[in-house]
Amino acid sequence: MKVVKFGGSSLADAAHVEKVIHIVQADSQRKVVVTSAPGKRFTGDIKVTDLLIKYANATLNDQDNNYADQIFDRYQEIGHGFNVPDDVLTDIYRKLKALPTRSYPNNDYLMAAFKAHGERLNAELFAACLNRLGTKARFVDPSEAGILLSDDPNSASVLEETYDHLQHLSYGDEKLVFPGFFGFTADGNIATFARGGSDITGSILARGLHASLYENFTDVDAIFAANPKVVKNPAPIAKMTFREMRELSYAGFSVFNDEAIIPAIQGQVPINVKNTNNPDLPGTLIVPENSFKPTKSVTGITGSNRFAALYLHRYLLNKEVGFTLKILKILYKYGVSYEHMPSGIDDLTIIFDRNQLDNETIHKMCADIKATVKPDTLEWIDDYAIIMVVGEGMRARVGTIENIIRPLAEHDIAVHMINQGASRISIMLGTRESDADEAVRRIYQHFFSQASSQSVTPSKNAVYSE
Ligand SMILES: Nc1ncnc2c1ncn2[C@@H]1O[C@H](COP(=O)(O)OP(=O)(O)O)[C@@H](O)[C@H]1O
Ligand SMILES: N[C@@H](CC(=O)OP(=O)(O)O)C(=O)O
Repeated sequence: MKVVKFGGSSLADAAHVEKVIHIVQADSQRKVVVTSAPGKRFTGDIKVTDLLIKYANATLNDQDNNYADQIFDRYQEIGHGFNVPDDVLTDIYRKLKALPTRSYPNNDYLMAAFKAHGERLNAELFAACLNRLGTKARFVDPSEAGILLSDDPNSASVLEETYDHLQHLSYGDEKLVFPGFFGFTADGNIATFARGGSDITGSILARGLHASLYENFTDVDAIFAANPKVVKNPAPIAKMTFREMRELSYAGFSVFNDEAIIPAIQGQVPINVKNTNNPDLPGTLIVPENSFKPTKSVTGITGSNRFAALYLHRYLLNKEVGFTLKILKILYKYGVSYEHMPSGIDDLTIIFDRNQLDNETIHKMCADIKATVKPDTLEWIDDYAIIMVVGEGMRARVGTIENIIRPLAEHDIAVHMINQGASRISIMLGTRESDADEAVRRIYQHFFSQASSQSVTPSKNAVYSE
């Protein structure tokens, strides 16, 4: 059995939905379908999820608005394309209009419930479209399936009990259509994953239902070795490992949500990323490490601007017991997590996800750190990007770092930090934001051009052997 997820770009309008229906019908193994909310139809269009966020904010601010009608238009266009029964569309309209009248524990839960309806209504509609085209299908609400989430309304995590609940889900000859992106807390409130979280639902179902494959359909032919918006015609990746994907999606490969890989890893379910508009292409297969033999050192290169760094300098830092503990206690006090902490004998850099910090928190946190640990230098660096170069093949080769740094030095791109993880499959660099795209292009060119240095000879001195 396969779980198959379609992103918003694949369900943006009736023409796309028709392609999706053909894909679902083409393989009887495709039993469980996960839908996102309708996405952008063209550059500059607004995703239904973003319209729902506006609708929620207008509701919270008591503003008159016509968002329910705008959102309904999106579903209506799809529904009319398949002549779905009138009562299906009437029900969608009624549910959209009712959102502001329902009660929620607080504003965050209100926001989550509004957002979740993008996928919920789309799954209901998609099941109706499938039935209209002669394929028996049933909408399954996450509450029926027992998708239980933590009490973080807009960035929830799945609870382990979910997997026990999924054991009891029965399916016969009908397709099951699940809405992605949300589940329920133990108190019965709707909570969503972070943005892009429909991929997570697909992965949870793939693990919980013991799927043989998790197919993730999107709008590109494959996962490419670099973001196609940064590098022109990047090479497609035919096969990669779970952990390569996790590292790359964490730092910018937005084609697959970085948390979504985890349930698939836990269930050891391979993932196939494919194009809805070109379904016969093989796409990219993401597999466990033990079924992968690297043929080159670098699989992918990515950059992300969503970071900021705190640089601290004080002599003899290495001798002071508890220095880091004092800083971590301050981060804990402000409810802030950190991403990385590279250090030297007298220096420490703490790298944060900038999205979780507002200016006031940064100001207070830095003042607290200054007063507590009395550094010689404390510098908040907002202009900070992380470049990640990832490849299972790096472990067995020496010289990769030189090949990453040289093209940057040749093009005058300054590197502020270098960090290699213990797994030795990724190298992380810190640069200025304005240098990030160029750094990705230069490194890409070096490893993927015709005269590439991918063929660095495997080394006797490599820590692990291939
Ligand atoms: N390395 C990469 N390979 C392929 N696509 C990428 C990569 N990095 C970023 N992307 C972007 O991810 C997009 C697909 O993800 P997303 O828009 O979330 O799709 P969906 O709506 O199907 O969930 C692509 O259109 C592409 O612009
Ligand atoms: N619709 C949600 C969840 C999601 O995963 O969407 P998509 O599959 O279109 O990235 C969002 O926009 O964040």
